[in-house]
Amino acid sequence: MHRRQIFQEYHSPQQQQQQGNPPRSEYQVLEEIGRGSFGSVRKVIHIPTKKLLVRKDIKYGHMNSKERQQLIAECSILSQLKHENIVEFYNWDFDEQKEVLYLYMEYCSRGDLSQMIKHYKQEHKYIPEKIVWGILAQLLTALYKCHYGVELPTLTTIYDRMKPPVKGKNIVIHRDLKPGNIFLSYDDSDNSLSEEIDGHDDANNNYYRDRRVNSRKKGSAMDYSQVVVKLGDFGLAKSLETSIQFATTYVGTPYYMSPEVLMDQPYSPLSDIWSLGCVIFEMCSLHPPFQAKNYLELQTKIKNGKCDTVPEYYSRGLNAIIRSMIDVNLRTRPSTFELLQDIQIRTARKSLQLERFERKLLDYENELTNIEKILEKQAMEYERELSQLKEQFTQAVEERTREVVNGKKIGKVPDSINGYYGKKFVKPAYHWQTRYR
Ligand SMILES: Nc1ncnc2c1ncn2[C@@H]1O[C@H](COP(=O)(O)OP(=O)(O)OP(=O)(O)O)[C@@H](O)[C@H]1O
Repeated sequence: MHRRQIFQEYHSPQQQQQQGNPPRSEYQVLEEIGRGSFGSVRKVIHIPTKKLLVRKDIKYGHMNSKERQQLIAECSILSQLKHENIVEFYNWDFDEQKEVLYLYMEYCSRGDLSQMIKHYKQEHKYIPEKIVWGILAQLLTALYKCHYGVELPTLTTIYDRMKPPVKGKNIVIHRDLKPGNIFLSYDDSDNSLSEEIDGHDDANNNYYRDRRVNSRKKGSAMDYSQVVVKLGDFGLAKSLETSIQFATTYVGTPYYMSPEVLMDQPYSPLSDIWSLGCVIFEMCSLHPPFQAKNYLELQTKIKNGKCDTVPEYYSRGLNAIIRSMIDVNLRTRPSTFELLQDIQIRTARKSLQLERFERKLLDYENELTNIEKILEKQAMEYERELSQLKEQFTQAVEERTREVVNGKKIGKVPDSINGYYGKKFVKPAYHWQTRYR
């Protein structure tokens, strides 16, 4: 098959439209925010929904048909991988002439974990342990979805017994878990930047959203205490190559690569666990667990699996869980499910659930305050109108009384009186004066 045909045959733009996929014209392209090894990343606005997204451009000109097919297969897996801790994949499209594939994804406005680590390093501070547990718990729930293809049940109490998962159909191994691929965001409401398009939308909603976001930024330029982490960059391009090629052609330093992958064994979900251990280690120590002057030295260190403990600032429990993940022995390295059994992970998950619930309550409270303001305004207008009519009525009665007293012939009933009787007064459901009775 001719190279160019691959994308066309998979989904023509017409088919995409029939399936509800919007054409490229529905996106307003904004500035470039970065460049990766396979192309650029730009901010875009999905005009109909006013959502701020990113568009990742992947040049496919050099790929053979097998690689292109794999890329498409990967896109379709990612489009089904919906989870609050996974960067959402919205759509894909391609430009046949430029031979570029466009991937539309959720925009994560707060940078990535590597920037967060850098921030703490510059400030000469450790990342608070609660934040580390929170991020570990979020990443494990994301990996659970990837490794088992099913959603992790929410916890009722921290003592809930978890049933071993029945593996679903679409099992995904990340293969390139590193701080730069773990994005930070607050929550979905961050990305509905309607004001970027038309300057103003719903002033009240924006006001409350900003108030909530600002309340999280209180005290410092960047408050990481309530960030939501999103696993991104699912080795899209890496799936195009075999693990052997990957090991030799890997562009960055493979600080987070597991020993088995370095020894050309296939990737497994446990390879992601090794990398996760390295990432969490780096969050605590502010440097990766294995460092070396050259690739060979690094390879030897990783294969031996010997690294320092994390600073004493952190609890033994955290150190132990990190060490359990950085285990050369695949038989003793814990799975995502096993890690999620840990009581501290359960506590962190429960605490995240409660924080999310609190955020929702705050949203609800804001919404109610908004409604209350509207009703108060309505009630005041009603009061004003009523008192105007009463005044007109009193004046008319007084006028008529004077006319009768003066022996004048009574004329027509003034319009204001008809208006008063004819008007239907619908009392508002809510009245500010009666609220505190
Ligand atoms: N969903 C996203 N939201 C916000 N920024 C993003 C998003 N995806 C990528 N970026 C940013 O775009 C830049 C390029 O990202 P990209 O993933 O293409 O390359 P990379 O991870 O830097 O390198 P590589 O291609 O080797 O993985 C990075 O600075 C990254 O932080």
